[in-house]
Amino acid sequence: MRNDGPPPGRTDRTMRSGDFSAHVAHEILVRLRERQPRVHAITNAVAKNFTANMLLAAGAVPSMTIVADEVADFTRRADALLVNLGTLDTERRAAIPLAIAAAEDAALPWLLDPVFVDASPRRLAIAQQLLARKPKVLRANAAEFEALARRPADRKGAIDLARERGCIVALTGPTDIVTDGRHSIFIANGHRLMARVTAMGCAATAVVAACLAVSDDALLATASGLAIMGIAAEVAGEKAGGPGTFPPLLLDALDALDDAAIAARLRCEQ
Ligand SMILES: Nc1ncnc2c1ncn2[C@@H]1O[C@H](COP(=O)(O)OP(=O)(O)OP(=O)(O)O)[C@@H](O)[C@H]1O
Ligand SMILES: Cc1ncsc1CCO
Ligand SMILES: [Mg+2]
Repeated sequence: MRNDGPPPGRTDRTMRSGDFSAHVAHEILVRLRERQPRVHAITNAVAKNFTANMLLAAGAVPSMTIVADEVADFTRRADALLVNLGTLDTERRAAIPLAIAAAEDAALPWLLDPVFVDASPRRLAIAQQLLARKPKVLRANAAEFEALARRPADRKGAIDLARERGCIVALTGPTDIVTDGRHSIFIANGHRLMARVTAMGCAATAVVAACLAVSDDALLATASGLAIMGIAAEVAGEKAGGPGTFPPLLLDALDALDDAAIAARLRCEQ
């Protein structure tokens, strides 16, 4: 059961973009645990289970159905929608526009994770159409960013795309760039093992979706989600024997993450 209390997100006006800090990330994590927002995740078959467990470890409540005659209902009762293109089969292709329409109707934030748009012209065309529908956040790795944005995956490219598209751009890698086109935040947290197992980016976008569900400030929410993910990964990486033990340790670390760890470990510039 979800806690009683104020509905998630869209009421808080106390945070301003440009003020990212460990305190902000911790406050959003506390809100996640208190409010337990629902995240409807249309994600790929590879990332599905791990993403659901990462959402639970963050404090959110996942749902993942992709069936055409249910996906709008699931989206309407959620607090944020994730659209991930990783395994873009016919069922997901049908579900995605229905879910986005429901999110628009319900004024929910939705996020686009354009997995492998660099690999297929058809997928790239679909991602371009989805980007034109104005997701609140675009989260991509460098190759996906370059294919979608048709420019180098660097600070200037991310800022220019965010300005042109009116969304938050989160360009991830060893250092994450988060920008709304005016303010930019650079997060250096994370662990090399994140690049040695699949679905870390997919899960990161899902954690950002949960943060967006409890904050009006999409820039700070996105930075918070990526910082929380990166810091939990550092804690997990220090204990992991390799890529096999890393994912469950990351779930444990995210579940146990506290203000002391965030304050001690956050590495960001803005
Ligand atoms: N070498 C690295 N060192 C530290 N953190 C990293 C490294 N590579 C990626 N990360 C972190 O891993 C997360 C996922 O980013 P990445 O860009 O690798 O996603 P991705 O390529 O979309 O992943 P996937 O498609 O497998 O889900 C981000 O939080 C990022 O900061
Ligand atoms: C490996 C893989 N293939 C399609 S989606 C996915 C998960 C990483 O994005
Ligand atoms: Mg990815």
